[in-house]
Amino acid sequence: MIPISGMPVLTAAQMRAAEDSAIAAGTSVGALMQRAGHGIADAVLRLAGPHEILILCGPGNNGGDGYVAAARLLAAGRKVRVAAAADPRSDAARVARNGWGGAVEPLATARAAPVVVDALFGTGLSRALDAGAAAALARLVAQATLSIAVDLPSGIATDTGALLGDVPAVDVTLALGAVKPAHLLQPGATRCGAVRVVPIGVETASAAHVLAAPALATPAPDSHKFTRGMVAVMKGRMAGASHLAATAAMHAGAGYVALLGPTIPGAPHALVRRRLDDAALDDARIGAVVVGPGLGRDDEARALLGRALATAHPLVIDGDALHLVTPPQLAARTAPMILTPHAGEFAALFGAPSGSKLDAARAAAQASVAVVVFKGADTVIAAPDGRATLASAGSAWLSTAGTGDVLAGAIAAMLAGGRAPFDAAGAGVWLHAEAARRAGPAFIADDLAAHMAGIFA
Ligand SMILES: NC(=O)C1=CN([C@@H]2O[C@H](COP(=O)(O)OP(=O)(O)OC[C@H]3O[C@@H](n4cnc5c(N)ncnc54)[C@H](O)[C@@H]3O)[C@@H](O)[C@H]2O)[C@@H](O)CC1
Ligand SMILES: Nc1ncnc2c1ncn2[C@@H]1O[C@H](COP(=O)(O)OP(=O)(O)O)[C@@H](O)[C@H]1O
Ligand SMILES: [K+]
Repeated sequence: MIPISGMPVLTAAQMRAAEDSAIAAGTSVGALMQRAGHGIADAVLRLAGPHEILILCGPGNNGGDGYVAAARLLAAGRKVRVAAAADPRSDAARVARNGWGGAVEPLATARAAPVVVDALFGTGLSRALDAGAAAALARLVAQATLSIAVDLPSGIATDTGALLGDVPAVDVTLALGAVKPAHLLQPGATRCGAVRVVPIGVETASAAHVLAAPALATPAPDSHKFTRGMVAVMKGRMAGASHLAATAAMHAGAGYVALLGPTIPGAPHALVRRRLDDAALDDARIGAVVVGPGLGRDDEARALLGRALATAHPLVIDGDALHLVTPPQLAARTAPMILTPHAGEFAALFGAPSGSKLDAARAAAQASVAVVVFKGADTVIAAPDGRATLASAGSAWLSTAGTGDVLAGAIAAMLAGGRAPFDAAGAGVWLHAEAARRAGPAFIADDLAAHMAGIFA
């Protein structure tokens, strides 16, 4: 059982291709199923304690994995029962079923057990479970004290995280060979519980990965404020939003943060207030400009955005600015850009997303030739070259006004600090999520910046 941080993320087709390569190289489907089943059994042995285990087996290879696991758990001396609604349909699953050899209870009337293992459907699921199977699964998961899904909770679309019907949430999901998008994308992700990978000895390369903790640099002995990175925040109509972004940039490690626009009281004294005169953006030391938080959407806002776009500075474009630009306008710029839309801003800029959130973020990054941070409970970061990272579920307390402004500032600090845009976006998202985790319950956006500072310790 391996934690998922930094692991490759594969779609169902990519996983099948990876398995096919392993099979072409001489490993049989049966051998892969043995590895999967043994890996699951070993994980269940560690998680389940001495309690009775009920394994629900479907007709495909997911069910096959379940039969292999059942046989192994029985051999290990555990009390284990198996339930199924249909006979195995694949050769490998048939062999696995014969290897179990014990009784198979009808799924609909299966007696509950303290530990339930859902091996009904995995990446081959093509439609919702039939009503009887769905009801039995819901009943048995509800009555168990520990529920474990094999590869995916049955009823979730592997590539999108969509629920094909009612899917009960399990405690643990054992992803076989690699993480799949549904382990991270909502609403599927919330049904998975804690996700761990069970290796099956298959080579799994992907351009998509789970977001991992970045290496956070502390200042070098010879650092000065400008080597640590200068961030300029364009102040808009709602001053609070730009202040949040600026404060976050400071606590995320930027050496110099300037707020460009009319000064207002409040905010830290270390924040440099500058008038937005003709020369304000000419400073070659600026490593990143934040434009959009609290900008407004009127002509004045449009003019401010135009000034930012006209510079050769790297930009973090957030909030209202995402309503005022078009993808071709962005694609025409050559300096790096990071866009940080939530779902509403994403739709305004790129139209309604099609396919999975991962597909949508990638298409948007290509169209705008910018790094796109598609925010939400399942944040996806995509680069124009197809690389992507998916954040695992973070603190839902982030769903409060102003946290997006904080994120924009944190990303700008990472960008000004010298990271490449895709890495800067990932580091900012991670720092933001970790700050929220440390902040605990019911924090407000203002609290996050100080928690970011603590992470560098
Ligand atoms: N392909 C491989 O080499 C390996 C696959 N493994 C396992 O195999 C799984 C994928 O196996 P499969 O492709 O057989 O897929 P599944 O086991 O997910 O199920 C597919 C079967 O169920 C049927 N089906 C799909 N949706 C249904 C529904 N709603 N109601 C009733 N029947 C439905 C399909 O027609 C097919 O017969 C993975 O998730 C993983 O658990 C592992 O054994 C490791 C090796
Ligand atoms: N339920 C949630 N779980 C985890 N993170 C969330 C959740 N809801 C929102 N977030 C995060 O909080 C931030 C909200 O940003 P945004 O919607 O732009 O807010 P605002 O415009 O008020 O600053 C984003 O980073 C988003 O990913
Ligand atoms: K399953």
